[in-house]
Amino acid sequence: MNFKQAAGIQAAEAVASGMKVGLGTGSTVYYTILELGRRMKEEGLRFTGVPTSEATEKLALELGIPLAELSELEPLDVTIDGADEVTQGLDLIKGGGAAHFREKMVAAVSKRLVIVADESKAVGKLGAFTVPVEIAAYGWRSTAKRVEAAGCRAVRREREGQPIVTDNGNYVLDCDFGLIDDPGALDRQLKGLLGVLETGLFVGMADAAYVAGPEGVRVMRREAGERS
Ligand SMILES: O=C(CO)[C@H](O)[C@H](O)COP(=O)(O)O
Repeated sequence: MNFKQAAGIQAAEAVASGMKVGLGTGSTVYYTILELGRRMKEEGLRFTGVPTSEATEKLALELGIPLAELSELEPLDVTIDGADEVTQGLDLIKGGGAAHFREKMVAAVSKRLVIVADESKAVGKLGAFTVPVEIAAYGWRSTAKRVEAAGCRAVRREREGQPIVTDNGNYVLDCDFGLIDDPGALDRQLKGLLGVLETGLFVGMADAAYVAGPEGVRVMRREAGERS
């Protein structure tokens, strides 16, 4: 079993029958979703999911997981999702899969956000991974200039010379700010810029992280009352 699989499977313990569950996106939470599908079939687990991307929606439907729109189910009991970086204080960079806009919307209406990751994602300070920023396609070069003026080099995410288009029809800038001293302040600053729709900085949102490495799965938890 690889580390992503170990973290993903163990974190499925956060889901109990009757829950409303946000289903994240990526190659780690993929294993959580498979495990939830297995428990549905073999153990009679019953829950309803809210997917954070079209890819996750497709996987959940293949597994027979009942799904609903976010607005029909909120507040959700728990969301389980991956991350590109996670600090000891459970601040995150997300959006390596360009799904961070929906992921943040789903996490924001969840009573708990549980992160799954392998040890390579655990960092002392955010910022070695570039910050994904979802921006409107219209006038994207102007928006990129405003974002760069905030202190980074911003590169539009592309594949084979074509822009990556998010599930929401927008572009993503990958922004290199170097190591980030105050991710909350940076998130607020970026969100104030015309054309910026959402950032991959998740500050004060996560409640627990299942981080897997050679020693097994370590569960990091936010202290009670710490969530902002
Ligand atoms: O934020 C995300 C998608 O937008 C992912 O959760 C993040 O990129 C981690 O993915 P993986 O588990 O594949 O490493």
